Amino acid sequence: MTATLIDGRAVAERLRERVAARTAELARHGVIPGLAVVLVGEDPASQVYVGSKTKQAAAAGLKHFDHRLPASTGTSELIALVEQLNGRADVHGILVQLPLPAGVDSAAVLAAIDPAKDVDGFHAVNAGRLALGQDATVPCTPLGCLILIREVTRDLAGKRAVVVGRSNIVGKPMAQLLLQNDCTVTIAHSRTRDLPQLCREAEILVAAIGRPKAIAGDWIRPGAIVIDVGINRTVGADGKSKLVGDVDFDAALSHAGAITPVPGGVGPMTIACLLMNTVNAAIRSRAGTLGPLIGVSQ
Ligand SMILES: Nc1nc(=O)c2c([nH]1)NC[C@@H]1CN(c3ccc(C(=O)N[C@@H](CCC(=O)O)C(=O)O)cc3)C=[N+]21
Repeated sequence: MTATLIDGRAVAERLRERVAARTAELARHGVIPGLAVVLVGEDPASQVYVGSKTKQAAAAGLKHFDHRLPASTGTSELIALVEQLNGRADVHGILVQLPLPAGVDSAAVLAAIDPAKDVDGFHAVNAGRLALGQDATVPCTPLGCLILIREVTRDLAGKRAVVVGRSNIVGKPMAQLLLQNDCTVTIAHSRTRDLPQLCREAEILVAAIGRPKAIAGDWIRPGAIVIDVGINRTVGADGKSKLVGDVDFDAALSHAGAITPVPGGVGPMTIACLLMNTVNAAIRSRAGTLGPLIGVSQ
């Protein structure tokens, strides 16, 4: 048996088309969703991601505002920029690219973002609303993972899900989303005892560890849906730089029912969900006058 590939690029493209269509409708009401992206320092991977975000935002008809600042920028300067962006009517979403340089108080910068403009869903207000089952902006990566899972099955109720990784940006919100969809959810992490055996129970396995090929093929329950959030840059046998996930993909193919590749899986969904969150923030900013939000289930 060989697993079905879940094509994140294709699913992301369809989501971006819905984002573009909704953006065109908003434009007819005089509202152009605007995304401000703040990038501090010269980290090459961050520059690539931010480049993709602004390019795709423009392609979908959104406005984007780039703020590229030197690595020496301090916490108070960043908070002042965030506050200025909070006050701008043409900015509906603010994204501060992580990680910030070592000396910066990242938590303080993220806390300064107006929760209504927090399109990453990292603010305590959004994390709290998600945990309470209230209307919240959901972090882009777990939201993208949920959409990919729903591409495989809409029948999530009662399924055993294991999320490996307990970060605030992926693991915890992913577990909340699966719980909201009636899965039986376990969050595993570096201190979990007998992780291989726990993973073997998972009908849905989400790997968000950040370690290349940490999940072996025989940890995967036959037929499981495997979502690989890891994006690890390694050097291949040919000496070239290569992206690999947290799952040993080749080994997993003969166990999983469906699996996301890296690249071309979760990564593109993260950016598409960022655009969706920005358009939804613009719709919410004119409470009730611009019609429905973009949902995950269309
Ligand atoms: N405030 C904040 N929000 C984020 O959402 C955020 C962040 N900071 N910091 C960094 C991580 C990482 N991230 C990715 C987005 C797209 C791809 C992506 O499109 N990946 C492509 C490949 C890209 C490549 O070739 O390098 C793929 O997987 O197919 C990957 C990673 C967003 N992040």
